[in-house]
Amino acid sequence: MASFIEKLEKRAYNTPGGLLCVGIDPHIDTHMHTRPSEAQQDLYNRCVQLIQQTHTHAIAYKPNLAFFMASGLDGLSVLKKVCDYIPNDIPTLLDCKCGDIGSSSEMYVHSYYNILGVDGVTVHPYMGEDSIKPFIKHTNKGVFILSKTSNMGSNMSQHTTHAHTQLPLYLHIARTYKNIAQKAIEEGEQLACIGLVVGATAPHELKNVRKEWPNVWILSPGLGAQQADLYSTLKAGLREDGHGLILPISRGITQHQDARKAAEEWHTLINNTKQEILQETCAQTYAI
Ligand SMILES: O=c1ccn([C@@H]2O[C@H](COP(=O)(O)O)[C@@H](O)[C@H]2O)c(=O)[nH]1
Repeated sequence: MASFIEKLEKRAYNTPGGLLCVGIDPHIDTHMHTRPSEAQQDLYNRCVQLIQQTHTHAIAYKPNLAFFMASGLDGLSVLKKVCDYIPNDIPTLLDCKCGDIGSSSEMYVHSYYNILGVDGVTVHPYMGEDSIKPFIKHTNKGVFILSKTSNMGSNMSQHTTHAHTQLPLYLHIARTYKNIAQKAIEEGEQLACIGLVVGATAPHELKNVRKEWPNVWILSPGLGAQQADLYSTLKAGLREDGHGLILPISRGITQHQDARKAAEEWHTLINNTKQEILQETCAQTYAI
């Protein structure tokens, strides 16, 4: 079976534009009292419809665990069915932001990798390397570590200066995991594809992270409902080869009247903006 990175690269390189990730965040009315079986079917139908309407343009799907847990045990069973429904050649990245002491992380690994069968996860770095090791030792998976999140409050913790490196924490995290990935390559050790989460709402930090780790895959949420600027995101985060970014959009697609049209519009906008930036870069190179 293809690994996370094999699936991602194939999708990203073969889809024109190749950056759009569709977020599967089914907003439910938690006060609505429908019969559980109906609610479960409704949740499933909504997700399936979204996948049917967007799969041509998606390089990955990103379901967020919270939106399924909000429907209790039924929601978790829908999540499993939705993960199974996602076409096998499109990687599924579960947004669960987990990480715990090693033995507990192993249980998350089992739940997400073996039971749900997702290709990748998001993890938080605050409990240190040993909390992330259980996730990254699975070589066929993708593990996206929170570096700089898209919310306003991220400034409070993620910009504090690290005592040893004197770097802002988000950059210290990027450097730490770059070193881990590079050391593994040098020592011939196989690891998962390690990526970073850097919000599209933070182009300055995105640029710094890209400079720090030129070839890393970055998951960059914030376009659409969070109003990040697409041009600044691409300018700051694209790799030299025009790839390396995964742009998840949830509400910007699902809250549109027509999800198919919204995905198409985002896809075109992303593709056009990317071409514009690549041409600018090319012109600058030849002008030197
Ligand atoms: O820094 C982060 C990390 C994760 N997210 C998640 O991405 C989606 C964004 O949803 P939109 O509707 O496109 O705003 C959602 O699941 C967040 O929990 C993030 O926004 N920022």
